[in-house]
Amino acid sequence: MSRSSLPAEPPVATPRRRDVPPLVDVLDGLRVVSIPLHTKFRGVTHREIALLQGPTGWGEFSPFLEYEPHEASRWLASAIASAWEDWPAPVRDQVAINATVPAVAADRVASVLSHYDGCRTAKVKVAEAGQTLQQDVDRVAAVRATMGPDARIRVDANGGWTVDEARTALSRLCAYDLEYAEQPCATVEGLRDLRIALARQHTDVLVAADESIRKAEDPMRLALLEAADVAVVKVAPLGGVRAALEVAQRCGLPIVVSSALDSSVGIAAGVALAATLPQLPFACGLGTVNLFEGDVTVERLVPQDGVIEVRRPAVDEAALDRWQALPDRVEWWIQRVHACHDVLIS
Ligand SMILES: O=C(O)CCC(=O)c1ccccc1C(=O)O
Ligand SMILES: [Mg+2]
Repeated sequence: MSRSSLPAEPPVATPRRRDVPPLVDVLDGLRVVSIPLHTKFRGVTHREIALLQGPTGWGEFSPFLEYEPHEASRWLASAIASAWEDWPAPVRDQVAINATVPAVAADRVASVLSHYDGCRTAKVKVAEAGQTLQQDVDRVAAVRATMGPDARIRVDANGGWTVDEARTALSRLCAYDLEYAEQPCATVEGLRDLRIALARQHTDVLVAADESIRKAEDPMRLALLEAADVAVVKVAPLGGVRAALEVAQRCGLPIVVSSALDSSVGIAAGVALAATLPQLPFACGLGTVNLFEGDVTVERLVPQDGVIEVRRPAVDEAALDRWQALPDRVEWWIQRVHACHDVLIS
């Protein structure tokens, strides 16, 4: 498409070309770490993360390994935005955080929750491939039993259910009182149909969209189709704090800011976004540094007393050395930055 045929307002998630620094500057000082996870998450046991340094600080570039340059380039835009631009001014100085419970066996739930100091909301992964609904029910029951009747519990199916499966699953899981179900079905149409089906059978569970925003070419379709009650917004896949803020404002839904399984560098950007939102009715999914065995900052950005203070912790050179990835992986990430940079400037 030629420049003149573009709409007056550029699509929200596409960074403008003039914002992209030259490749040499982006690669200058690039560091790559591989941090072990306490619990397998998204099928991985280690998290590989590239970190860029620019005039305003460090930025995190950590798209999952299987993402192609087209999708991963938005994550690069986000890292660049953190390292080359200021973040918008905060309106609050702390952000309430949810515990994140991976698809573990019910008898491991208490131990997972013990890492989250003071969190009164938990997000529980469900619909994991190879597991049964009964395992989900047992896990959610264990979270309710551990946290008590006043806690808030949400589930995240990562699009793993059909509309019918979601209807069945949520009519059982709602016995444990859910604040919402995140991405129960994979498509925007599926979410919309599910909302209608749940209303018909009087299952009182809100629907939140995650992948339908962060992986969508047009995140606004969700709101247009009235396919969700809540929008999960992540900084990295949406191209940075300011781009994500624009999506949050335009979609017109209550927002939950969540992480992409980032180190404290990426979490700080999520906290910065959450801190700028005028309304923040739900706890945010930014407590995931607790799933890591290590980190890259002196002070880890983890919840204390259920909240994270709004701050940007300093990167620790010793930690970068300690978790440094092997040379072939560093080379792989350099090539990846190069390919994504090509997308951003094209
Ligand atoms: O929202 C949270 O509690 C933590 C973040 C999280 O679950 C997540 C982390 C990495 C990749 C995908 C997801 C997800 O929300 O689906
Ligand atoms: Mg999710």
